[in-house]
Amino acid sequence: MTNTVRMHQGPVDSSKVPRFAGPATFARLPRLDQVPRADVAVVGVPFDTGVSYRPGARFGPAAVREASRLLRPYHPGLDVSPFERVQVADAGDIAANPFDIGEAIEAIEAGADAIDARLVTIGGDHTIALPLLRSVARRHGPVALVHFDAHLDTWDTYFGAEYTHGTPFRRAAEEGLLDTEALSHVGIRGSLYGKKDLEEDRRLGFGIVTAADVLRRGLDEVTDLLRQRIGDRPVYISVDIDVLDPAHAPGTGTPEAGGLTSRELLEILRALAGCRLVGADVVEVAPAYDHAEITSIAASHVAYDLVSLLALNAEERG
Ligand SMILES: N=C(N)NCCCC(=O)O
Ligand SMILES: [Zn+2]
Ligand SMILES: [Zn+2]
Repeated sequence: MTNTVRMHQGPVDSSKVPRFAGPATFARLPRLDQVPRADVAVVGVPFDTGVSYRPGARFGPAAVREASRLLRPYHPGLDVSPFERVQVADAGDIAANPFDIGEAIEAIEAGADAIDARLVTIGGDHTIALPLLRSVARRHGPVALVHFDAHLDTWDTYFGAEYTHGTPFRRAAEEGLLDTEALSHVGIRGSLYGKKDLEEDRRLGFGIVTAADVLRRGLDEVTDLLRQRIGDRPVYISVDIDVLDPAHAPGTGTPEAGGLTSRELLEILRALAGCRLVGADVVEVAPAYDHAEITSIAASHVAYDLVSLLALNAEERG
């Protein structure tokens, strides 16, 4: 279903209503309850009870929406006007219990299931990727994964807890939500607990493109490799904003030196155009540590690229 006939309700026109006026929805788009239906929805998950270090990602969705006021409707890098091509709407926030991680995970899964659209989710800490992947796998079966992060997030437990922001992809692999032939981490760097972290990660099926690989091998080689690994499988993209260097994303809970630039991240995302993207998230934006909205601006642009990639794929939806 392409949308050559149907008109879609786009963002508020920033030449008629100043972009700094009114309450913030993502990119000034209509709310989901203001449109008959949507192809793509942006949803917030203000939850950070799964963090191992600095808290604050619960304020990520609001900060990313604020920073998204400046987004314009045409994406020149992908040559698409995503909000004309498909109906995109802001689905608000999923209410996740901040005092009970298990209950929060259930609410996030149910909240994602309840939205009949491809989702770009704004976190929230990385714990939320697990229930989001459960929801995606229910619709599409086990998915390929491109996981942008400084961290593996395939650790087993913290303080004996299984559901944390350092463990979502181990749990997802154990639950059979992932296609083990097509799993990539991008941007990995920094200290580990031991060499076995890498061995266990490899055993789960992941291939790693380190931050150093992006520099040394270059964007074209890296994106070729990622595309090859994805093939024509349905793919989920999870972007932990700490994949960026702290210079490009200081507002996050577990920052690591030596990361990607926002230009590199956006270029890699754009090179994934044409892949069968079925859902995505941007997580770990913690505005209390941010400066001049550096991190939330980067995250809003990442989310815009993910929405645009989904819009390019729209004809695949029934
Ligand atoms: N998912 C993020 N951002 N960080 C995981 C770090 C886990 C640790 O403290 O070792
Ligand atoms: Zn991380
Ligand atoms: Zn992470």
